[in-house]
Amino acid sequence: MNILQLNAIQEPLEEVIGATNQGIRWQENVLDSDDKEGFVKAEIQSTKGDDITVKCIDSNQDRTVKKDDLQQMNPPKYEMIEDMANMTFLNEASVLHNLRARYSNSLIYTYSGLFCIAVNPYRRLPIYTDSVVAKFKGKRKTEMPPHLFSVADNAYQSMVQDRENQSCLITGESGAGKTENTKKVIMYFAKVAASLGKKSDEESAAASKKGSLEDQIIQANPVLEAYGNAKTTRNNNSSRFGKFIRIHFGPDGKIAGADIETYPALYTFINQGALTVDSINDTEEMKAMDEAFDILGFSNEEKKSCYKCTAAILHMGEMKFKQRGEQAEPDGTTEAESFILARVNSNDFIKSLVKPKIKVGTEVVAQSRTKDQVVNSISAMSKSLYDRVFNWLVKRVNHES
Ligand SMILES: Nc1ncnc2c1ncn2[C@@H]1O[C@H](COP(=O)(O)OP(=O)(O)OP(=O)(O)O)[C@@H](O)[C@H]1O
Repeated sequence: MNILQLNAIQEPLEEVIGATNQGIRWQENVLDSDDKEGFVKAEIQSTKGDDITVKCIDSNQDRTVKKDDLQQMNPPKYEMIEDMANMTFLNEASVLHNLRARYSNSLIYTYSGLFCIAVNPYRRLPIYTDSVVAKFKGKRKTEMPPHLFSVADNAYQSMVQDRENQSCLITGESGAGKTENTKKVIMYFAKVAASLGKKSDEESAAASKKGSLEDQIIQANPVLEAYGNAKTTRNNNSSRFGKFIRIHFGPDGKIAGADIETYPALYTFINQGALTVDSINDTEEMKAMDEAFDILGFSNEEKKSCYKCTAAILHMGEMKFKQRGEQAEPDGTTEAESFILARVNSNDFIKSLVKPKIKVGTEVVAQSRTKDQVVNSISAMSKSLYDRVFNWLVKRVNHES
């Protein structure tokens, strides 16, 4: 079973609604465009060539609009329809109206044929609990209201029955909820297809802090998010990498393992971004990540090395240099910790940055570097180190699960 989370760049929903404010309405009981509402209902009064006069139902105002600015409205029985592929008139206004009407009633999932559309609720809804999981288990799509669990369960049932690999593609704009929904799909499989677990595995897991296979699959997320996510203007916890998660099942339909492939992480020094984020408690997050490391079976030595590399990178971001003539020099505020943490001699490291030795023919000469060149070197080195830490984490997480 494959879960591919793509970080697609699309227009956010508000912008789509905004763009339609130019005047898209429905015919007959039409929705008229409106600055606040995007679409409002309007009734056709008269037609003159391409010009149509409509009465907006809520405001009781008449407006004359172009025929092309109107979109046909569905009969009332289609209000809050669960599968939009069944609409008589499948147009943009109807789709947005339906999604909004459902969203106002806390119904965040809606089908459109084979697709399941999720609108981010930005609050915790009680729709992912164990009892909800139990309700969806083994049920046909048409028996239950739209839900991600239904899509996951259908994929699972098809895999068990047809013995064929199945894939779920989770895509959307930044902040749409891809990461959250990916986690829910994994959680669903972890619950409905938990491995039976060999006794010896359970015993050895109990002896260390290492968790069960399902826990490890779930706990891979806090670790990868800690290193692969960052705050952006759109999302406080934005994944800076795409992921391809493969969950392996045994012949009995139970989870047998998982692995993850990631696409390049984007990275900027933390000191160039926001250091505190309202919705994030760093101490709690650090604790959760440390526990996840334990569940994944990382040794104390491995954890320590990982933290040391991270701290060294953070300190590198604090290093400052000044320019004297053509030559860069440390400006006295250079953080010694980065070298200590990375177990590198401080003087050698600074020298290799400001006056690196290069081979010219058979001779080795020291080359002067400007401040900008040194800053670029540090940036490149930190990115490369961070990338290696992240790739090591992914490899290590895969090794465990
Ligand atoms: N189903 C949901 N229930 C509750 N909150 C949600 C849900 N989906 C998303 N959110 C909230 O929205 C935030 C952004 O969602 P998420 O990180 O999943 O977006 P994303 O599509 O993965 O974004 P990016 O591409 O930037 O990584 C989450 O941190 C969470 O607060």
